[in-house]
Amino acid sequence: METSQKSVTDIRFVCRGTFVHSTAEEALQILEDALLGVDSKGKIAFIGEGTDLQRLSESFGFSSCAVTQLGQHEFFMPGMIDTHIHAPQYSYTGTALDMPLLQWLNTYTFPVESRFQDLEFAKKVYTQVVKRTLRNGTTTACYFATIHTDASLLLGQIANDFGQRALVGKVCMDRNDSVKHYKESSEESQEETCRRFVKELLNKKYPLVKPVVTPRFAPSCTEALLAKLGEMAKNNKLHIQSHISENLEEVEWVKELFPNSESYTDIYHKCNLLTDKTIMAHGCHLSDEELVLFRETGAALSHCPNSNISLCSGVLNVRNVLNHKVKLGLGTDVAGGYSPSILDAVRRALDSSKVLTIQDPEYKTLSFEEVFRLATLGGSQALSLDERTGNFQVGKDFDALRVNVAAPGGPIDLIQNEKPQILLEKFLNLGDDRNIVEVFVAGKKVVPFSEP
Ligand SMILES: Nc1nc2[nH]cnc2c(=O)[nH]1
Ligand SMILES: [Zn+2]
Repeated sequence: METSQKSVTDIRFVCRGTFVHSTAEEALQILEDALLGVDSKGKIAFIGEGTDLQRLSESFGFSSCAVTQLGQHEFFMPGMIDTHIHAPQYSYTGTALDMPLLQWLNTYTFPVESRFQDLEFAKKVYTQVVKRTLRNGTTTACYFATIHTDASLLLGQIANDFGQRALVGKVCMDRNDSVKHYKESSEESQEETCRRFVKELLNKKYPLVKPVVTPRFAPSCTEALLAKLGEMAKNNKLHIQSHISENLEEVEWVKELFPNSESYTDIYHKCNLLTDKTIMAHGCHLSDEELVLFRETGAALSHCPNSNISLCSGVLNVRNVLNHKVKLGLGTDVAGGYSPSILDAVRRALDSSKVLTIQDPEYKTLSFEEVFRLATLGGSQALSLDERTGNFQVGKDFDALRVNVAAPGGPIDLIQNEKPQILLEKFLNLGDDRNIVEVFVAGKKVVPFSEP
């Protein structure tokens, strides 16, 4: 049993039943008839065996009648982590998937993002995306907003109001934007607006929302802007996010735009943008040397398989990334990826891995347990938030989903007395938000939504 030293009056609630999570050693650890206590700060105070109820209730000072007992087909799993999602693009998710990346950006993305100067429109879309992702079990989201500072701050406020853990980035870009009006109205430079965004968001002191320095990707930024953003992130120990090596046309373009750099990764590295708080989306076409640079700097990748397939960008060799010991999480990449659910990302990651096995039978297909780890603990490591979230280790925040695999009216039929491992596998492959009956972030129930 694991406990932390807590005073006897500190327990907010206790649950008993099956808990499934990942650790560094085990992609899937199943704790049957376990007892987990959450303290008044929303942290996991203890996790032990159900049969230890008497002793635990005495040492932690809670009443054994106040324990919530999970049903036979229920389990708790860690909240899922979306390491890469574009909040404004939620407005057209599920459409516009008929072009490759660079044409897609110019035709659909930039015109839509330019509308986020309008705060009413931003409020509507950002409320929808936060609610939709929370309902789908995303307890932590790493968001791109748009270049608009006020609307990006609004996204931070909405995530805070609904209780979602979030990294929020005001997008920075100072060249190659095809839509001329996709610019902020003020005279401030992109570096200045980023600095103001970071300062104002930090001033709000939201407990679960942090800013992330967000150069869109190398083709949208001059080297001078990349260098200034890298310096700002370094001086203030900020998170960084961007895109890298998503499609081959983009990689070729980057070579033309940065003729003096050894590789795409080298550009970011030279500008101090590869740190242990960096997450780069995609990386489908990175070389082994570039993966080594990721490993050495502690930078992470976000695997966005729905987007990679939908925009015909490429197939990430996840096994190779893991063999290089590069931190890796899953991302939806809405709206390049059409689904806002990390459950979908789990399925597409498994499918993509099987496609690689079809092409090369020697390729070791990912197991559902490994992908479960990517969706939870892997994501927290990729975002450098693993001291706070990602699994049920004592001392971490209780970010969790209460899953009922047999939820009435839900998509899953159970035939016999399925064991927890099978229940999890069925949920990952067949489940949806109807099975996610409660969502907790930092010990607070955030789904079902409380009435305003
Ligand atoms: N998928 C995706 N790739 C990008 N690269 C630069 N911007 C974007 C974006 O919005 N979506
Ligand atoms: Zn993206």
